[in-house]
Formats: sequence, structure tokens, C-alpha cells
Amino acid sequence: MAAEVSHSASGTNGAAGRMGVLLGLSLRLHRFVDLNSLMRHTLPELRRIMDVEAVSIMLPESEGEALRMVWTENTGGVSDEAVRRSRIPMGQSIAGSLFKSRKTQVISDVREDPRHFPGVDRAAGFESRSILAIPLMSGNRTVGVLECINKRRGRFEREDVELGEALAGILCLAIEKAELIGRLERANAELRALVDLRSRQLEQIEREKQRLLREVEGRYHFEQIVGSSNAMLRVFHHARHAVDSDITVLIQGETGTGKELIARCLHFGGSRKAGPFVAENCATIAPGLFASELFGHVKGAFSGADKDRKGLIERADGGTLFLDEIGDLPMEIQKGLLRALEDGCFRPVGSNEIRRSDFRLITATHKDLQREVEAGRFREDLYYRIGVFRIHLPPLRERHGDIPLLASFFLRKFNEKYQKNLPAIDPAALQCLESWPFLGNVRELRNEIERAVAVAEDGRPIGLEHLSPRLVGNASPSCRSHPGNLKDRVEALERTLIVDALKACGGNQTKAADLLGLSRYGLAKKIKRYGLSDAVLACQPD
Ligand SMILES: Nc1ncnc2c1ncn2[C@@H]1O[C@H](COP(=O)(O)OP(=O)(O)OP(=O)(O)O)[C@@H](O)[C@H]1O
Repeated sequence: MAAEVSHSASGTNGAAGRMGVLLGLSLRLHRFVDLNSLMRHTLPELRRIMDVEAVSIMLPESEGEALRMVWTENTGGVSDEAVRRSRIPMGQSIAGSLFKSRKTQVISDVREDPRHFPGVDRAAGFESRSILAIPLMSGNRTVGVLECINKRRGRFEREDVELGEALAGILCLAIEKAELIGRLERANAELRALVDLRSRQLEQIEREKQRLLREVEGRYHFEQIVGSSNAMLRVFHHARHAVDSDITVLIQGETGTGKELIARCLHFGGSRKAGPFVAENCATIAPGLFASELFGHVKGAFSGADKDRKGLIERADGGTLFLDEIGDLPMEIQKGLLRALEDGCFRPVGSNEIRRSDFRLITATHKDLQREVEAGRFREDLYYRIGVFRIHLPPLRERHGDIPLLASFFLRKFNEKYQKNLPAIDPAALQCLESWPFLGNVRELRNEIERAVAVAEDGRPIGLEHLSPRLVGNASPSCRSHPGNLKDRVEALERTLIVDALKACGGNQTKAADLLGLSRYGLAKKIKRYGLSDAVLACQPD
């Protein structure tokens, strides 16, 4: 038999006593911040106050299909653990129907109630006879269900219902508070773990940054710039004076002579090495974009400026700005650069705000800037300001003596890149390289060696057949001869003649064999012996 009980004012009988009980419990409840200890201390007291054999608290599963017995306390000597975590189907139990109706119910004879779910009783070895079931409400939300089971003396009366509801209200607040604190503690622990992880990652990034810095410093070090000619030794000696100061440096030289390399060495060898190295080639900037590239712009400064953008000067703050081909900087921008050089101040396009940047300026040009000044294309004051310290890099054709050193430096570098082990550049090929004018300077030599390493057979030296045809075609006959002993010289000459014949016959081995007075088989053997298969392929007509 079940009766729904509406919330009603308490009676006067024993009101002061009940008030005392409630107050005492509410004070004690709020001492607990952890749900489990709260329940461990509260449920026995609840059972005593309500004068029942057992009390249970059930909370919904996250999917909402069942309730779980989360805490229980009984006098039957059955361990809590036996019944805890019991699953009570929402649609087939008194607690489940109450969870939905949200109305307190007194069931005076449980055996007669068809909703009674006997699974829990079986697990507990306990027999429920009467139940006072009370929803735990938080505002409009049902948080769970409290069941007071088997009234010891008499039946559940109106006073029991009122006391139970008042207790449930206090309990609900305490559960919510403890749950909230639990959630906060979990979030806090997650946050701490995240902070720990982030700081470990930051440490790792910092270690990696230091490692890369050491690596870059090692790479851009004057010792890494190859050259033993007097001209280059003078450059090294002179350039070192500019490493430890903030002095502006103007590097002059043809394309590919190593101007940017020197600029990097000045930056990474000096006190600004931990700051940025920002490099830009003025020849590649569209005329209308110079101001925005150099000084940056603010959102809306011009059509297409959909967000603020830092310019080169601002990005180089704390480091070095390297402007290659400074001779191409338009007149109208030169004044702004001069001002930034004087006091570090500049104004982004579209902004009224003056910003500051602490940067060192290194510039480079292949042009004669003095002549640009005379022609009225370059400001004289800027010319003197950027050229406080000058470095002139001689073209490679004026320091042919550096070619063998540079060539073997690049051979080592590209052996590593292509994971090969070409032991050397043979003397004929070296002589050929030395006789080439290299208008593209060191860059052209570097590209030539890279190409040769890429095509050459692993384990064998680089020979004439691995060089570009234009270089070999240009080589003088003496350069094609080998300076070694007679056997080496004969072999080198033989190889050169075979390459020439293959070239003349467009890679056709039968014709080349005729031309050389060899059998087709004899030529094939020599091609194999000299490792000329790449040369044969290179000679094939397109
Ligand atoms: N003396 C050198 N030793 C080793 N490598 C060098 C040397 N000089 C130049 N290089 C290499 O040659 C290539 C071209 O050098 P870099 O870019 O510094 O020349 P650049 O004068 O700035 O050319 P551009 O004016 O065309 O920009 C780079 O790979 C550089 O590392």
C-alpha cells in the first residue's frame, strides 16, 4: 500500500526537538567536503534519527536508465559493499517511479507494491517491509532518492515524513556542495597536471632552443666560412671587428659571394644571437609594399589589410635586420629607415602610434651605392649611416685559390645530404672547376658540386663526366689532362676522350665505338670501368 505525501508544515508536537536534530545535523554535515566521509558519518545518524533499520541513497546513472545504490547503512550486519553499486531499473522500482514523480511516498507494506524491486533485498539478505522514499531535489532537478526502510516502532507518520523531507533537503545541499568541491578538486588536479605538463614542455622547448642556438652558432661561425686566399683572410680579419658591437655594417659584393653568410656570422657571433635574425631582399618587394613590409601596418590601413601586421623592423626587435639589395630601397622609404636607425622609432602604415624597436641593421648590395647617391637615387645621409663599417667580398674569379677548398667543403656537405661517400674530386675535374669564371660565385660552385654528388656513382671520385657539360666544354685541353703518373694520365685522357666521343655521338655507343676505333663491347667495358653510365645518359639526345 502506497501513499503520496505532499509537503506540509510540521506539527507542533516535538517541533523543538526536531529543530534541534536538524540544526545539529546541518552543522555537522557541512564539516565534510568529501562525499564518502560525509555519507559514512551521516547515514548512521540518519538511521538513528529516523528510527529505521536501514537508509539508502540512490543516484541516477549518467545515461538515466537506472539508479545506483551509492550509499547504504543497515542494521542487518550485511556489509555495505554487498549492496552498494546495485543497479535499480528506473521503470521497475519504487525509487525509479519516485525519481520521476518527485513526490515523497510512504509504502507501509512493500510486499504488496508491484513496483518493489527485490534484487537489492536479495543481495543484502535483508527484507524490506515498509519504506519512506523521499526525492532529493535541487531546485527543479531530481538529484537522487533517499529511502528510510522498516520503521522500527509503529508506522511512518506525518512527523516522520516532515523530518525526513527536512533531512533530505539538508542532505541534498551537502551532497551538492561535496560534489561541487569534488569537481573543483578534480578540475584543480587536472589544471595542476596541465601546468606541470606545460612547464615540462616549456623546459624542453627552452633546452631545444638552446641546442638549436648552439647548432646555428656553430654553423654561422667565421671558422665555417671557407677561404684561404689572402683576399678572404683580409675579410675575416676585418669582419671580426664588427662582431661585438651594434655598429651598422654594409656588405658589398656580387651575387653569391657570401654576403648573407657574413651577416649571419656577425649576428650569431655577437651579443644579439639569442634575438631574431630577420632577413629580407629589397629586390623582391613590390614597390607599393615597401612601407608596410618595413614598418608594418594596422588593420584597415589599406584594402586587403584585414589585420594588424608587424613589419621587418619590429620583428627584428632585440636582434638583427639584414636588408639585402639595399640599393633597391625606394627614396620615399629611406627617410623612415633613417629615423628608425637614429632612435629606433617608426610608425606602422595607417597608425598614429610611434613604436620602438631595438635592432641592429646589416645591409648588403651588389650596386655601387656612391654612384646611386650621385645619381640622386639614394639618400646621402642614409648611405653614410648604413655604411659606418664596410666589408667587401671579392668575387670568386679573383680568388681561384679558394676553389679546391670550397669544392671539398661542399663535397662533404652534399655527401652528408645525399648519404653518399664520394671520396674526392679528381684532379681533372678540379682543374676544370678552377678554370671556370663562376659569375654566380660561391653559390654557382655549390650548385655545381651538389649536382655532381647527386649524379655520381657512390664510392667513386667526382670526375669530369659528373660536371655540367658547359663547364667541361669550356675546359682547356690541358685542364682535361691528368697531372698524376703516366698510368693515371693515360686513364684520365682515355676517359675524357670517351666522354667527348659519346657527346659527339649523342650518347650512341655504337657510333662512339666506331669513332674511337673500339668494338661496341670494348667501349661498354670501358664505360663500366670508368663509371661513365651517368655520362652516357647525360649525352642521350632529348
Ligand atoms: N666562403 C664561403 N664558405 C662557405 N660557403 C659559402 C661561402 N660563401 C658563400 N657560401 C655559400 O654560398 C651560398 C650563397 O651565399 P650567400 O647567400 O651568403 O650569398 P649572397 O652574396 O648573399 O648572395 P645574393 O646577393 O645573391 O643574395 C650560400 O649557400 C652560402 O652558404
